[in-house]
Amino acid sequence: MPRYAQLVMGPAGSGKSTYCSTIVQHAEAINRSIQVVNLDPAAEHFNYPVMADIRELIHVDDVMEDDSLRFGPNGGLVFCMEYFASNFDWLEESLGHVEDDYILFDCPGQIELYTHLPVMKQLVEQLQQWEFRVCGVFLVDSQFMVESFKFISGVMAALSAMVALEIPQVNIMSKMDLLSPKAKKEIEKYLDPDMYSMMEDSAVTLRSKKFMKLTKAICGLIDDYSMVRFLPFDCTDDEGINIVLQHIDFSIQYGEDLEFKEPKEDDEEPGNKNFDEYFQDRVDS
Ligand SMILES: Nc1nc2c(ncn2[C@@H]2O[C@H](COP(=O)(O)OP(=O)(O)OP(=O)(O)O)[C@@H](O)[C@H]2O)c(=O)[nH]1
Ligand SMILES: [Mg+2]
Repeated sequence: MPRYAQLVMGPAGSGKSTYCSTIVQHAEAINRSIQVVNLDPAAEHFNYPVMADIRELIHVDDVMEDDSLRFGPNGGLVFCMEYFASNFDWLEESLGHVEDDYILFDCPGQIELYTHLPVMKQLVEQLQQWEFRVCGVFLVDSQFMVESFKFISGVMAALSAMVALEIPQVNIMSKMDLLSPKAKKEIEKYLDPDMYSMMEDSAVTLRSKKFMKLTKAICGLIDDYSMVRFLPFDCTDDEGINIVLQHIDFSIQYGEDLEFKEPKEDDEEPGNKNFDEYFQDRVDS
């Protein structure tokens, strides 16, 4: 029997730990068991019970205080994650061998972990060897996505993780509850983006014409292959949380042995209808 994992990734402060605790609470309410592993060696606050905590293996303060290493916070984090990668037996022992387990891995916010460092890929391969089906969940703060050029950067960050990890990935726009109704309306176009028209927008904001060609090429590529979409995540909206969870479950075929239901959509592309429904709900209410 397979086991299931979500790698919860995203830039610093994007809401990864809050996402994990929201999902755990939601799971409890619907009688599902989902557990969390903290993989952030510098974590200070999170409010979920941990199944395992990397700080028991190594803490970033220990590395920074070590006179022979003398790392700063970012170098210290990289050191900790490399140490973790060479001690996966610690994780194996902490996880045990429970079939059908469903585990969220709350990852650190340093973006280099998802772009060029090998540790996350090594973790994915190790989890797959332990029969986990792994889904990447990439969070981007919705408040930083309301302008075209910021959005394009967010898309590129999500894309880096997709390219580096080669696993199914669900991209999430977090903290939707913080947006004003006007901003929510505005952000609708970014959830299911038309990159070509976005490129026209960014033409206005980009001062230099020098980068126009590059931006155009990137937007065109992303649009032509429908590579990146975002699901809205509002931690106060149970129905929305459920839809996000359904999409992730579907990507790792969670519960295929049970009677599995596809995400609500039947005849439309999964992404689009979800966005439409989300905003339709808000217009109705
Ligand atoms: N209102 C609201 N606040 C949120 C939400 N998600 C996160 N926050 C707040 O944003 C801040 C950062 O959230 P975290 O969940 O710690 O973010 P993180 O990605 O785990 O941060 P790092 O681990 O430091 O990279 C906290 O003050 C949270 O309370 C959300 O959905 N709604
Ligand atoms: Mg965190």
